[in-house]
Amino acid sequence: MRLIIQNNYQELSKWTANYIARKIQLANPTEEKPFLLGLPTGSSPLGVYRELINLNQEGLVSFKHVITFNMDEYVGIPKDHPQSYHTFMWENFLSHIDIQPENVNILNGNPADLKEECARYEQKMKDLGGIDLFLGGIGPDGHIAFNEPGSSLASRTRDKELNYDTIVANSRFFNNDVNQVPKLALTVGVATILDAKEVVIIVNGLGKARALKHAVEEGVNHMWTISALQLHPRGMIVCDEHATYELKVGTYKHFKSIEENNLDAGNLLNTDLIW
Ligand SMILES: N[C@@H]1[C@@H](O)[C@H](O)[C@@H](COP(=O)(O)O)O[C@@H]1O
Repeated sequence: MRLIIQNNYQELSKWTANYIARKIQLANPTEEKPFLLGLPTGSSPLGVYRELINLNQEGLVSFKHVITFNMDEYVGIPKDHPQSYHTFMWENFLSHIDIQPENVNILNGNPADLKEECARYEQKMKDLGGIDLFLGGIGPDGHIAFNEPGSSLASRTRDKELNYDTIVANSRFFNNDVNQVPKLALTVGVATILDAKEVVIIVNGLGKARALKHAVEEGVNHMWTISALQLHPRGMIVCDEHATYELKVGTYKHFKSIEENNLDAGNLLNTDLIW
């Protein structure tokens, strides 16, 4: 696992956006061979989305042959609800880039059959050749997508009951009223994420410090589903200084020193960034 420690949220966002843009450039996607990008919602990726929008508008990266798959969606709120992940993605990212709308995939939170919708989604990723890079965030309890503590590390796209912690954390988007937060979501599974050729996870802020410790220093455990990243051959976490608060000094220094030459957030052409 790589752990890239950036000074602050702005640099973390810039580094991650540059990394993704560089991967897309290097893949040189075409209509026949598109680049498949997995995407998250939440506040953590907002900075990355802003930076990617800038890079796209400056002509440094194109999303014309990028196909996106979002991680999750709430069940039971309309697609155009202000807090649906559909709305979030179009408002914060997709409407501002040159992506072709038919290349956007987001789980339908109101299907006739939940299981069928999940199976269709999982199959479509496979049929298109698999996700090249899955970008993600984590919850304070270390959940990835909506794979709450205790989720099977072999899980696939499915419906998932949200736990109380997540409902409380997400109530900030629903007038701070836990009763308005949907209790069920559709989410890619841990194994779906691990199937991607590469996984990049953003972890920022003091509130995620415990989760980062479990992800990096503790064993693989279904109670901290992010820890499954340890099983991936190309798993990377990009964090800010605040999130490192619970790491051992030795862990911090180890990753800082091995990534020393790769921390220059400003240089999109720095191929050392690339795995
Ligand atoms: N399903 C999403 C996750 O994909 C996201 O990582 C998490 C953290 O959100 P934030 O980045 O706002 O802390 O929120 C939700 O639970």
